Amino acid sequence: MVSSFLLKLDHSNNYHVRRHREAIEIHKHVDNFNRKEETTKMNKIWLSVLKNSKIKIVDGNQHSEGRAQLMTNKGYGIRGDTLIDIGSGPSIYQLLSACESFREIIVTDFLEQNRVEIRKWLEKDPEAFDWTSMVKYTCQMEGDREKWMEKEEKLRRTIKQVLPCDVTLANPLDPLVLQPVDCVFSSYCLESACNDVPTYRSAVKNVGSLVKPGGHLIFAVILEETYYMVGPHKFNCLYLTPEIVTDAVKGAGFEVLWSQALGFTFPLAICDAKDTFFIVAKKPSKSQ
Ligand SMILES: C[S@@+](CC[C@H](N)C(=O)[O-])C[C@H]1O[C@@H](n2cnc3c(N)ncnc32)[C@H](O)[C@@H]1O
Repeated sequence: MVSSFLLKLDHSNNYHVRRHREAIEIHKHVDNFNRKEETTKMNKIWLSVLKNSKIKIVDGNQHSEGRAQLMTNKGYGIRGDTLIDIGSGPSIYQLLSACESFREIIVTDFLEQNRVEIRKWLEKDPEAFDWTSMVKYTCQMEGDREKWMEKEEKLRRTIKQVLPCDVTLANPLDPLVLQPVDCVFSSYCLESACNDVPTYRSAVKNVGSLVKPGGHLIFAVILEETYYMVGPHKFNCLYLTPEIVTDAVKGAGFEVLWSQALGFTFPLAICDAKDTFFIVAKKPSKSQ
C-alpha cells in the first residue's frame, strides 16, 4: 500500500512532489552517494563510468577522487568578487577550487533539506557529511595535498550565504533581489528541474539574469538522460543534447567561450545518461 503510493509519487508530473520523494529515498538508502557511510568511497558502480572517461584517474582513493576530479573547476582564468552556485544540493565539492578565485560564494538550493546539510558542514556539525577525501584530492590537483585543512577553512569563510532558489522563477532568488554577480555556476540542476525544453530555455535565462555584463555562466550538464535511480526508485530527467544546451545559453544572450563533452558512459543501473558536458559562457559587457 505504502510502496504503491510512493511509486505514484516517483512518476508524478508535479516537480515538487518528485523532489521531495527523491529526498526521502536519498535519506533511506545507505548505498547512495549522499550518505555519510559513503564518504570515503564512491559506490563501486561508478568505476566503469570513470574507467571509460577521458579523465585520468590517479592512484589512491580512486572512487571519490575520480568524482572530485570530474567536478573540479579548472578555472579558465575566471575570477571575481561573487559566485552564485545554483542548485548546490547538499554538496560543497563543486566549490573547492572556486573559493580560490572568488571573494564570496553564495550557495542555493530548492530543498531546505539540502540547505540544512550545507549549513551542518559550514558549522562543523558532527552529523555533517565528511568531504575530507574530496578536499584532499582537490588540493593534490592544485599542487599541495597537505593544504586540505586550510582549504576547508577557506571555503567555509568564502561561503557567505545559503539561500532558497527556484530556477523556474524569473528571479530564481525571489523574494531576494541581488546585484548581478561576476559568475553563476550550476552543475546537474536545470535538467532535473525542468520538464521540457521551453522550460529549460527559460530557466537558463532566469539563471543567466543573475550574471552581470562581462560576467560568466558555467554549467555542468548530464546529456541524453531520461531517468536516474535513487535506491530502487526511478526519477525523470530532461533529455538534453550539447546543441540544446548551447542554443539555450546563446538564447539567454551569452557568448560561448568553451564547451566539451567528457566522454563518459554510465551503467544503466544508475541512469541512462550518455555523457557529461561542460559549457563556459560570457555575458557581453555593456560597451560591446
Ligand atoms: C542532481 S542535484 C545536483 C547537486 C549539485 N549541484 C551537484 O553537482 O552535485 C540537482 C539539485 O537541483 C536542485 N533543484 C531541483 N530543482 C530546482 C529548482 N527548481 N531550483 C533550484 N534548484 C533545484 C535539487 O534540489 C538538487 O539539489
